[in-house]
Amino acid sequence: MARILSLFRPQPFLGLLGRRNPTFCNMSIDSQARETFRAAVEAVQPDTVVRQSIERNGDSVVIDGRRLTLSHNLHLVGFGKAVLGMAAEVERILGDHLVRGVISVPHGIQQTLQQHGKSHLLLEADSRIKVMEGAKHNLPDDDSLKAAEGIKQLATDLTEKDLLLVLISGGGSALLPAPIPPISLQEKLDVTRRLAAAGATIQELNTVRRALSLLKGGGLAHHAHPAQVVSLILSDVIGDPLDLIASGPTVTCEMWPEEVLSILERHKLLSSMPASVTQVLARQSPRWKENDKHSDSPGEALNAVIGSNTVALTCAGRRVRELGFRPVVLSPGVCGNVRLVSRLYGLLARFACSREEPPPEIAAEVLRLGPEVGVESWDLCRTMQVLGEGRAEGWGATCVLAGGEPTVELTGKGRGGRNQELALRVGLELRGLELPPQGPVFLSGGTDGQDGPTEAAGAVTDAGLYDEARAQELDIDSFLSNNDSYTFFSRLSAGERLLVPGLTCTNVMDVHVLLIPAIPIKIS
Ligand SMILES: Nc1ncnc2c1ncn2[C@@H]1O[C@H](COP(=O)(O)OP(=O)(O)OP(=O)(O)O)[C@@H](O)[C@H]1O
Ligand SMILES: O=C(O)[C@H](O)CO
Repeated sequence: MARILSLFRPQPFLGLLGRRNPTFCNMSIDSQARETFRAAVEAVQPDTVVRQSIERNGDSVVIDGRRLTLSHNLHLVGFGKAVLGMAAEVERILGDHLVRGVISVPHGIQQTLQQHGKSHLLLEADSRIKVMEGAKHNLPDDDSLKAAEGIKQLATDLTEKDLLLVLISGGGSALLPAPIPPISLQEKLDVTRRLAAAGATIQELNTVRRALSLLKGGGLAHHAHPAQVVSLILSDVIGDPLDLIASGPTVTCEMWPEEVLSILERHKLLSSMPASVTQVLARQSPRWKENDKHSDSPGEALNAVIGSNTVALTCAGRRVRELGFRPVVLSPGVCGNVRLVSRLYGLLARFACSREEPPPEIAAEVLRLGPEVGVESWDLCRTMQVLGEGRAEGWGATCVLAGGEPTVELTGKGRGGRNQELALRVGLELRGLELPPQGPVFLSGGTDGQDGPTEAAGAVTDAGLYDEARAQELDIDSFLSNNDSYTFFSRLSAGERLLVPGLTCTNVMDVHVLLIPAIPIKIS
């Protein structure tokens, strides 16, 4: 530990030389945090990620390094919250080779996009792609069941001459329900709901969904065999695991009924499973062996992640550098309880802002806490090294960027979301850390533009939050204990700390931005 800590020992102050001015663009530091978030979201727009991943050259196309030949043999399916915009872009680039397509997208999305002036993410009136809306409130329903049936049929009809392009984004699991008979849609929905209510992780949830579905866990690729299958994936899961994003419909994976049973057991649901579920789990053969055309083929696919939290953070880093900050990406995989996550950001801010050498206890606590919230020791060391240089070597302003999906323990009945609650808690952690002209600023925002059941995506806070709330007679502790962060931020200073980007049409989880201004120099 002593060796690790010595890495962060500040060097002698270098004075003003080499310092950058983070306010050169006349933006407040709060606006700079918002601009950084905007750049993160912009980088993962559905049309942008598709455009960047498809290289068309005459009648051939290169995707993820693989060259494919087009001869009016292109078919398209898709499912997920960002898929409409992805499909619109594919049709613009490859439409002349497109035979037909079916996509399953959230209920009401076309009208919403129209109302928000996002018609570039809509299909043309004469599109060859059929749009099917469903899964109200992100839950599988009869409409998404019909869409899944249409997608399965399209895949099943393909031959070895065809190329199937599959567009996948978050929310895809609910938009592609195909329960294995005799499981009914209602039974599958109940299992999913009960698991989610019991606090199952997305890994657990989608492992169970895969085992009960005809199309998840490689089932779609199997149905499309012998056609070539290429999937373009916008990831909303930490670490971008192909088999879990939308439950991996084009990723063949081994199914272990024991694993599924142990998940159900862990959440005390095994004894109340319907007979149909236990019957399906008891079968020895692969799920799709019965009643279908290619009973022994698993189906191969090229799976390419074309947008992710990492992409968003990288582009945010570019933008923040233009704004005069030195960026450092902490991690795209921050998870765990928001209390611990807020403590970590508070410690990093203290570490960066300390005018003298920070006490070694800070780095020690950072290294202890980080792994508990999904951040590797190496990333913590690297980040502290950059922050140490910012403080001691005259680099000036620094920006810590991170992303992921922390969790909130819901104990109250208020309105809020994990981003607003995190920002509120970080605001408390930053108390007392004011630096002229303005102290560190923290922003947390959901890239889908929606944080829990609220109109906001997140919030922006700083060291002045506590005093500001007190002056307006708002008791932060009671808002926190009631999970009422949205009400708090709406009432505080007429809601000016809320982050409200509106509909963003994408989702790569959350983005965290910690802006540390240049530390006033010590004249020795
Ligand atoms: N009052 C609240 N305060 C804090 N967090 C809340 C509150 N109500 C719900 N949440 C959290 O909000 C999350 C659900 O919100 P949201 O719909 O933004 O989730 P999501 O995981 O981003 O979904 P998706 O990936 O499908 O968009 C859950 O993690 C839940 O714990
Ligand atoms: O659809 C899903 O399964 C989740 O959004 C994770 O990708």
